[in-house]
Amino acid sequence: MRASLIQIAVDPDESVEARRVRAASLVVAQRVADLVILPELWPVGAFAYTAFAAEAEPLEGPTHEAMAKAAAEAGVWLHAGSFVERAEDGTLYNTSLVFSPEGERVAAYRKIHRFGFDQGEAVMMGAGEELVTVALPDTTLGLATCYDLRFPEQFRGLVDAGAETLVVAAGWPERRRSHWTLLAQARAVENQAYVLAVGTAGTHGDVQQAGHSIVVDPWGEVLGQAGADEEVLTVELDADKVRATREQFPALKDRRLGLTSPLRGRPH
Ligand SMILES: NC(=O)CCC(=O)C(=O)O
Repeated sequence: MRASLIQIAVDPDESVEARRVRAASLVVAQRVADLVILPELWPVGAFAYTAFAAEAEPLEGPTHEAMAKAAAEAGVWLHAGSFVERAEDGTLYNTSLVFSPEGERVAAYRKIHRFGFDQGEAVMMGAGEELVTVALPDTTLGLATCYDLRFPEQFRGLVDAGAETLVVAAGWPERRRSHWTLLAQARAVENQAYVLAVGTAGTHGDVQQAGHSIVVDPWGEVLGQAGADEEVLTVELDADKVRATREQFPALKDRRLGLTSPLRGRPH
């Protein structure tokens, strides 16, 4: 299975509409891939908080339309990254979309862990409540978005739901690039799964982006890593490698679930 990660540059001097057209043509150019992935909030920029409300779209808005068309034109499975969704009740979400090679939407994932602590996304957006997996012909994807990468329990939940390929759409800052690489490898090793993590290039909301999209195999080996600028990273994945790794080194079977805390029940 060939996967292409589109590390698109997100800069404020390009309009959202112009970037949408450009993203669609980058997807269409990946006809030789089976799976194409875009990063987090590429229409507006993950750190462009002040533009979130103005650029919010309904689920089936312009980004949905452009990406459905691009997936069908390229004939690829498309993880279209995320966009700012305005739900019917007015709540904003950081929502990722996945399309089939026929251009049908097969999944929508609302980011579970919102970034920003007491500002930005954390206060402006609602939190997703559902783990999302997507069964492809060769593998099952588990979906995550950026800050989710720091929460191993989400990934373990995805693996328990059948995920073999963990996709992380991100807008990760250069300042914490070392965490990005380390966490992507950790999620791959502990879950014995592929990790396909795609970030943005450029600078938005005054935050320089790390780029350095990365693909890690189920043994923790880095199969490819992009540089800092706009780039398409293409890698070959072998879906059998996940099953083989889990059989040959069956650490996932040694989990000890349901242990009680030694402090539980003690008077305090
Ligand atoms: N958009 C994000 O979720 C950023 C996450 C981040 O910067 C970090 O976890 O560090």
